[in-house]
Parts: sequence; C-alpha cells; structure tokens
Amino acid sequence: MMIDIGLIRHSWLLVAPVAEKVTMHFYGRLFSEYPQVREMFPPAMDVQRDRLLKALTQVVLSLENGEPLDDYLGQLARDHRKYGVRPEHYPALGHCLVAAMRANAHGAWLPAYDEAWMNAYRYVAEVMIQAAEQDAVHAPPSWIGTVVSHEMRTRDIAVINVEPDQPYPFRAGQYATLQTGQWPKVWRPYSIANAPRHDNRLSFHVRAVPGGWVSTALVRHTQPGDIVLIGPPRGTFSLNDARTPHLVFLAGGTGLAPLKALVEESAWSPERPSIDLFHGVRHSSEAYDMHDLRRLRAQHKRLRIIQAVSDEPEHWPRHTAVDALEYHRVIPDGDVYVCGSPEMVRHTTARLLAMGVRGERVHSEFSGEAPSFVPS
Ligand SMILES: NC(=O)C1=CN([C@@H]2O[C@H](COP(=O)(O)OP(=O)(O)OC[C@H]3O[C@@H](n4cnc5c(N)ncnc54)[C@H](O)[C@@H]3O)[C@@H](O)[C@H]2O)C=CC1
Repeated sequence: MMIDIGLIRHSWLLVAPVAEKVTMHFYGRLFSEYPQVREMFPPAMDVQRDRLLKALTQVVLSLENGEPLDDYLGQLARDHRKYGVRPEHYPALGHCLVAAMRANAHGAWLPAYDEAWMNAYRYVAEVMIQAAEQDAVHAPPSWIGTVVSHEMRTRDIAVINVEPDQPYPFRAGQYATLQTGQWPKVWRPYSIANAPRHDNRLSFHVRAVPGGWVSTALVRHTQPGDIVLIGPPRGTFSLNDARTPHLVFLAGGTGLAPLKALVEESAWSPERPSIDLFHGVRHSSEAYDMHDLRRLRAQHKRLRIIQAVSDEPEHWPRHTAVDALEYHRVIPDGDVYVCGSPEMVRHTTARLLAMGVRGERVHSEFSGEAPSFVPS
C-alpha cells in the first residue's frame, strides 16, 4: 500500500483549522446520501462529531509520526462493532469524508489529495475490517452488564460494580464505554477502577454532572439488577513494562479510577514496588474511596496513601496531589502516573518536569486518541 504522507499532511493542514465544519459536513452528507446508517448513531451528535475528529487526527498524526497505527485501528474497529458497523459501510464513510474535506478547503483542494486520502482510507478500512472480523470470532460487539452494586459515596459520586455476561478481558488502566437503558445509542467512556479479577466484575467511579445524560442516569437512576451495555476495553494507559521499584500515582477526583486499577496491578505484581498514591480532592467530603483504599493498604505494606484537600479554607495544609507530594518530601525517582481533569494533568506534569522528573517517566492518559472523560 502506498500512502503519500506528504500529500496527506498538506491537505490536512488546509482543513485542520475548520475541522469541526468538516465533521458537520461529513455527517450531513452521510445521512442524506446513506439514510440507512442514521439509525446507528445517537439522536444528538455532538459527542459523536468530537469522536470522529479525534480519531481522524490520531490517524493523520500516526501516519506522520510512524506510530503504531494498526493497534489503534484495531481498537477502533473492535469498538465500532457495538454500533453495528459492517464492511459495506466503509466505502460510504470514505467517500463522504473526502467530499467533506474537499468542500471545506476553500478551493485549494487538489485532485491528488483525493487519491492520497482514498489510498490511506482504503488501508484504514482494510485493517479495521480485518480486526473486526478477527474479533468477532471470540468476542461479542458489546457485553451485557448487570449492576451488582451501586453505592452513593458522595452526593454526586457513585461507585458502581457491574458483572459482564461473558468474560471481559482487559488490562488494568483501560476504559470501557457504557450505555444505559435511558439513553439508547449514547455511549460514554469510563475508566475501569480495578485490575482484572477472578469474578470478572468491573468497578466504575461516576460523578453526575448537571446536564450529563449518561452520568446522571448511572448515578441517580441506576440500581442493582439494572442492565448496562459495555463496549470493548480501550486505551493504552498501563504500567510501563520496564517497572521501576518506586511508583508514584497522582489522582485528581474521579481520575483515581484508572490509577486504582494500576495500583492494584502493581501491588499484586511479583516485583512489589513501593507505591505512593496521592488522591487530590477539593473537599475532604469528596474523598469517596478512602475506605476501600485503606483496605488495599492493609494488604500491601509497601503502599502509602495520602489524601490532599485543595479548596477547604479550614483544611491545613491546603494542597493538590502534587503539592502533597512535595510537602511529604516524596522523591519521584521512578515512574509517575497522573490522572484527573486535563488542567490537573497539565499542571501536575509541568510541576513534575520542573522538579526534574524526566518526561518519559510521567505517564498520563493524554494522547490524540484519548476520549473526553469529562462526565456527560
Ligand atoms: N481516564 C481518565 O483520563 C479519567 C479522567 N477523569 C477526569 O478526572 C476529572 C475528575 O474530576 P472531579 O472528580 O470533578 O475532580 P475535581 O475537578 O474536583 O478535582 C480534583 C482534584 O484535582 C485538583 N485540580 C483541579 N484542577 C486543577 C488544576 N488546574 N491544577 C492542579 N490541580 C487541579 C483539585 O484541586 C482537586 O485536588 C474529570 O475531568 C474527569 O474527566 C476521570 C476518570 C478517568
């Protein structure tokens, strides 16, 4: 397969500034020319549009940077099985995508770009179709999950345990998309808050946000016995294979979820590294998982858990997770894993780098492909 990366890059620069328009145009064209695919998508398309944009950006960046594109496409393909995407849909998508870019390039689109994109797209489609077919041999498009427990830990945060109907193989640190009965076809990503377990159960930490469809349904209108659909595991946030003997985890709010899974995995690993987990919350009442974390601590003597409270005037010292790291004079001399809001991750990473931690030692879920975890 010949992909002219130079032409892809040039043409992408033309449309990247108007990428949102491109996606609007893409879906408009897709639904008018191929109305039969409309029913695969949710009624409100805003999150979906954002997702296409991220996927597309990731593909272009991977082509440019020579990153492992096939792994990413494989995950994307497995995830798209839950929407009912079939091989015959791919040509329609490719045709509409190129047409949408051409229409938004203000007359600067060259015929050669069409060919470069169709070549690249054919490759993408081939890899995705093959990955979906292979996956279909041993995995369902989505899993039926029964809610086995639902605990309100604060006014807005629930910890929900779900049992999938079939084995659900995943790696600690990955996320799953969930769909509730209240909002058909609306999928939202949630990090799995545990390492793989013998009982196959998955734990999710969900904060209900005002106006958030799925988060509100999960937190306020879900109870044991309810069914949720679970998409396949995704994401590459996992422990570095070359483990260091000391690991630091810095969590902000419900960003604790994937870090807890990684802490569990490393605490049970034969190397038994020493672990410092800092959980930053705005108010002490939001330290929603302290009880479970203490239980984990009781089993692993080399695990230290420190809670940091940032926004409570009467709390002393008032600080974020990374402030607490400095305050307790913990030297981040191994791998450091950070998870929270994008601002928290940016700020924390900058502070770690300023402390002299090498960039390759700081791990977070930020890459072009990471979905938005902002609750919705
Ligand atoms: N896999 C992932 O990437 C996941 C990401 N998240 C994200 O984590 C966030 C959790 O939100 P909430 O529970 O509402 O927590 P939150 O926004 O209330 O913040 C919790 C902690 O982060 C600190 N913080 C907030 N902004 C900061 C900044 N700019 N610099 C430094 N520290 C900052 C706060 O001081 C507090 O200690 C959400 O944005 C969610 O999308 C949650 C789960 C998984």
